[in-house]
Amino acid sequence: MRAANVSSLLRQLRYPYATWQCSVPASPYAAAKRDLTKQGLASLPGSQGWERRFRMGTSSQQAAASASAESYSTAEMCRAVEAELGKLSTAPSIPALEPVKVVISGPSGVGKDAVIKDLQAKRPDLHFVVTATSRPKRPGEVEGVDYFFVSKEQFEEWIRSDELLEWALVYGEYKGIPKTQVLEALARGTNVIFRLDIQGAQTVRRKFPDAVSIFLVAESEAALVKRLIDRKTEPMDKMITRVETARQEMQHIGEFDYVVLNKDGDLEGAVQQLDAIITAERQRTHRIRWHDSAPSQLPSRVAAPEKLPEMQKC
Ligand SMILES: Nc1ncnc2c1ncn2[C@@H]1O[C@H](COP(=O)(O)OP(=O)(O)OP(=O)(O)O)[C@@H](O)[C@H]1O
Repeated sequence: MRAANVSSLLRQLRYPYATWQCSVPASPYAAAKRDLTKQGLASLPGSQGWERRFRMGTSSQQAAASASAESYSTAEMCRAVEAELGKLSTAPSIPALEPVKVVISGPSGVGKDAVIKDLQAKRPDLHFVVTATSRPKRPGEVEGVDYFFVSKEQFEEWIRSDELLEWALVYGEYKGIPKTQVLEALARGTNVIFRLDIQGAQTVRRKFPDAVSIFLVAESEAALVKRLIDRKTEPMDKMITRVETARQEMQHIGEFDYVVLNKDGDLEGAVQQLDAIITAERQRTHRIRWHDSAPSQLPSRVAAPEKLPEMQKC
């Protein structure tokens, strides 16, 4: 009986869903009082307080909300809303999100490996796509973690059997991405991060047009060269080639979605920027997998996609 009265009263006062959050539209005192009296609710606990507060100058919105909160439980209020609007859906507002594909590129020595290593420690939700390379292992590098170190013959066999998402011959050594790990990670719904040179980034963006591409830079060419020298991994002739290539690569910044500065001594700052970009990109509405919901559960303001997005085959 009481629930029916509550429902009826709330309907007359046109309370929206979040009445207890004080978002009730203004309602003139006289009309509200008349409604209460008509419903025989003027003497219900709470309605007196509501009236007193109204007279003391509290806005009708606050007073009505306060009266509701004092008199009726959340469950009762929900039932009132359902009586007006039909059953409230408990389906998740965001059914699932498409994984993000992040491409990190930038000149040799800028710090791609360094930022990705720290980013991985910060974000276990990222699958770092391990590149295969025919170059020799550097001190401290771990097979299957930093790279897959394979012979030139093995690499050429992969190229022949089309097992690579992209590959290139860089500074006389093969570099490329075995397809399987990427497709498996995406199928699991895991975000993936690629570390690629300009050419590789172009290929991956062509294959995954929704990939988010980030170009990493040092504060200057001089800072970049100093980093390369301090790394002590390249003889002088190879280093000069890398710096020449870096000059050409800098011409491609405009092809990328974001540019991040990896400032000397502030690796953490660059990692934080990357983290923020990935977090924001993950929440883009076009990543919502509406096809995981029944059409009746779609929010009314969002039209169901005419064609469901499909994972692009490589
Ligand atoms: N913010 C930074 N400040 C100082 N040194 C840095 C910074 N970021 C990276 N480094 C150092 O610079 C050197 C180059 O970094 P890293 O090897 O990660 O570059 P890379 O872009 O992966 O290079 P490559 O493409 O040649 O593999 C490393 O010795 C690394 O420790």
